[in-house]
Amino acid sequence: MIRTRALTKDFVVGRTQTVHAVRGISLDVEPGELVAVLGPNGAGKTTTLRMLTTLIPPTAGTAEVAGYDVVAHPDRVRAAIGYVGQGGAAGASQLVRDELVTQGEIYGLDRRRARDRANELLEALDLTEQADRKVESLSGGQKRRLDVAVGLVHEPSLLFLDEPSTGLDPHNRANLWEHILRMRTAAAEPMTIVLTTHYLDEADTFAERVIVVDHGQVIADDTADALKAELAGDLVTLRVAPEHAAALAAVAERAPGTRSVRVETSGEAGREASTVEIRTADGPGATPGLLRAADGAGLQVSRVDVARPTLDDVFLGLTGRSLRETAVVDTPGVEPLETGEHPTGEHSTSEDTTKKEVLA
Ligand SMILES: Nc1ncnc2c1ncn2[C@@H]1O[C@H](COP(=O)(O)OP(=O)(O)OP(=O)(O)O)[C@@H](O)[C@H]1O
Repeated sequence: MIRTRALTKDFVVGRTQTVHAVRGISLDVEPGELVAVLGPNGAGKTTTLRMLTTLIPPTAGTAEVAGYDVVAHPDRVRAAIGYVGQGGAAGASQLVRDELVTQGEIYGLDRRRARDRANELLEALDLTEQADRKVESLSGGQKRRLDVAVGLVHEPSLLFLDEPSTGLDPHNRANLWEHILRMRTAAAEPMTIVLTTHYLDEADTFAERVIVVDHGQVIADDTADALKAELAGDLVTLRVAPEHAAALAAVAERAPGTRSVRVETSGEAGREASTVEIRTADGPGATPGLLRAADGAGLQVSRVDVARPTLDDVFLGLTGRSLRETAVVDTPGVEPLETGEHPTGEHSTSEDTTKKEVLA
C-alpha cells in the first residue's frame, strides 16, 4: 500500500540554512495495517505524511502510495487516499452536512450520491444531530470527527491522520478512536491507516505497528509489544537496606535475563533506603529467582515492584532521551512554523498554502 525508498526532504531556510527534515526513510506498509508513527516534535513525522499525501514533493528518494508514484501521479494518489491534517479540513462557516456534500462533489460524486454518503458518514461518526449546524459551532471532539468524515468521503482504502486526537480530552480521544476503529472495520476491505501521534498510550493500545522516528530517520519499527520486549524490557525494583545494595546488584547482574542494573539510594541521613532497578526480559518470570538468590546471599528485600515497559522506555532505550521531555522543536535557529507558513517558497502550491489541507 505504501513503499518508500530513501525518502528525503530538505527545507532550505533563508540563504544558507538547510533543515534535513526527513533523511532517507525506506518503509513498506501492507494493505489493512494500522500504523502509528511516533516521535518527538520536529522528528519529521508531518513532513513524511505530507510527502506521502503529495502535499509537498520529496527532495530525493521515491514513494509509491496505493500503487502510484507520488511525484509522477499525484492525482491518482489523491483519489485513493484520505488525509486528515492537523489544521482540520472543514470550512468554519459551512453547515456540517453541506461541508460533507461539497467534499463528496469535489471527489466526483453526483449530488445524490454525495448526499447519501454525507448521511452515512454523519450517522457513522455520531454527527447526525449536528448536521444542520455551522462547523464553527461544533465542540473540539465533534469537529475532529467531522475532519475524519471529510477524509473518508470518497471511501479511500488508505487514510492518513496527522495527530488526530491532539488537544482532545481523554473522553473525546477514546470516543474518536472508537469511531475510527469502527469505520475501519465497517469498510468492505479493512482500511489501511497511518497516523502520527504524540500520545504513547494511544500508539500502544490501538496501533498494530509502531514506527519510531527521530531526527528524520526510522529508529525502530515493530509491534508495540515486540519493541517493548526487545528494546526496553520489564523493570523489577527491589528495595533493600543501603549496606546490602551493592551485593544485591551483583546478584541481579548474574541472574538470567538481566539486561541492566541500577542502584539508587535516597532519604535522610541515617534513614536511607536503596532500590536496585533491574531491566530484564521477563519481569514476572525473573522475580522469584531474584528473590531466592537474594535470600541465599542473606540479603533481605523489603519490597518488590514489577513494571511493564512503556513506549517511552523504548524511546529512552533507543535515544537516551524521554519522549515526554522532548516537546520542543530542536532545530537550531529555526522557529517552529505555523501550518501553511513556508519560508522557503519552495513548495508554495495552492494546497500547501491553505490551512485547510484538503486533498481534492
Ligand atoms: N516548511 C518548512 N520549512 C522549513 N522547515 C520546516 C518546514 N516544515 C517542517 N520543517 C522542519 O522540519 C523538521 C521536521 O518537522 P515536522 O513538522 O515534520 O516534524 P514532526 O515530527 O511532525 O513534529 P511535530 O510532532 O511537532 O508535529 C523540523 O525541524 C521543522 O522545523
